[in-house]
Amino acid sequence: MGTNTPKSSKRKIFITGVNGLLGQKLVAQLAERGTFEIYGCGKGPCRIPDQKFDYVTLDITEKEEVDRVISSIKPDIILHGAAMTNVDECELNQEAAYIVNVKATEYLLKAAEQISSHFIFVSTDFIFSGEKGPLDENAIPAPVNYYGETKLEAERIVQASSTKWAIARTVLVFGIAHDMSRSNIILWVKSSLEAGKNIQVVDDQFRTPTLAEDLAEGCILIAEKEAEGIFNISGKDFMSPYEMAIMTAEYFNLDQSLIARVDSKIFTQPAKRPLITGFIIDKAQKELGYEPKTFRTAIAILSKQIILAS
Ligand SMILES: NC(=O)C1=CN([C@@H]2O[C@H](COP(=O)(O)OP(=O)(O)OC[C@H]3O[C@@H](n4cnc5c(N)ncnc54)[C@H](OP(=O)(O)O)[C@@H]3O)[C@@H](O)[C@H]2O)C=CC1
Ligand SMILES: Cc1cn([C@H]2C[C@H](O)[C@@H](COP(=O)(O)OP(=O)(O)O[C@H]3O[C@@H](C)C(=O)[C@@H](O)[C@H]3O)O2)c(=O)[nH]c1=O
Repeated sequence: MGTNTPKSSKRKIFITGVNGLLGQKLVAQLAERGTFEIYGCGKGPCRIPDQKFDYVTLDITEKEEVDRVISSIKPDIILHGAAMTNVDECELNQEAAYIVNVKATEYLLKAAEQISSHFIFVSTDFIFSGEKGPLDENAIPAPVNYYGETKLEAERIVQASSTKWAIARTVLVFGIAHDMSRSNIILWVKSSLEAGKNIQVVDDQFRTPTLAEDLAEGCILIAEKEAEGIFNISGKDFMSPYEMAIMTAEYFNLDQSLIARVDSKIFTQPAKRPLITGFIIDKAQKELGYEPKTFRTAIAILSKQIILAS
């Protein structure tokens, strides 16, 4: 077990999915700030070295286990980032996607209602159709893949809840963490070009790519300010994956001629992706004081972390 000692009168925060990209940033940044007593859970053993929080092995799809853990810890805040996040896997295994992304959210929320916790749910731009963007918090959702459908249904359950709730929506998160279960676009472009591989990158999708540390910061601001409602927490640069790939190649001085500019219609991924998303973050900037890095600064931060990790 990690240490929160000495036990204090600090409010308790319970993070789900701590072994994931966002989860690892959350527990690291929370430990740095010292605002809360930190508890975190994951399906299997903790995969984070120098753990500075209390870790609980918890499969959030087990309702009785969720009730037991939450009623014993009694967190003031539950920050729920755990999910099945492989979009194609969600399309192909919809039952698993529903159980993890919808039912587990319901179990955590019911447990939160029993102790009046503040419930903060991490959601996605993939609840939108991709017809236009960037979008503010009032945009009408219309998902085009099953992952998006599960996250939207989970949002609806949260919004109908009797306990205090907030939803942090984000877009195309990138960063580096220990033992990652999936890669992300910057690392994939960098490693492909370093290996001299030709890659095809779409220029007709648009996103506001988000550094994982910025997403964590936005979620922590919501927790610290006990904010309620929906907040767009993403990067501020509206760009295509092709532009992201070119900027990555320029920054790391890699061969841009290996990047083929393609239309997303040529892709045959199992799950459709919304074409144009990206978020307007004015509300989070104004109400939370949220201020993300530019994409270029984020790459520079990532570059330093890669060097430190090597
Ligand atoms: N990555 C992105 O581009 C975006 C992500 N989001 C949302 O942000 C959140 C965090 O995403 P990200 O950090 O990338 O996700 P990751 O896939 O990196 O982490 C998800 C975590 O959830 C855990 N988890 C999955 N199923 C269970 C379960 N049954 N019980 C306990 N834990 C479980 C996983 O555990 P394990 O590690 O053991 O598999 C993993 O640690 C998600 O809610 C996602 O929908 C939104 C928009 C963009
Ligand atoms: C694999 C690949 C991706 N891309 C582009 C398409 C896409 O915009 C971007 C990322 O593609 P991926 O399929 O890897 O990632 P994808 O599954 O689209 O990422 C999604 O993850 C879930 C969790 C979310 O919530 C979404 O916000 C989004 O970030 O890179 C290419 O251009 N060429 C490629 O060969």
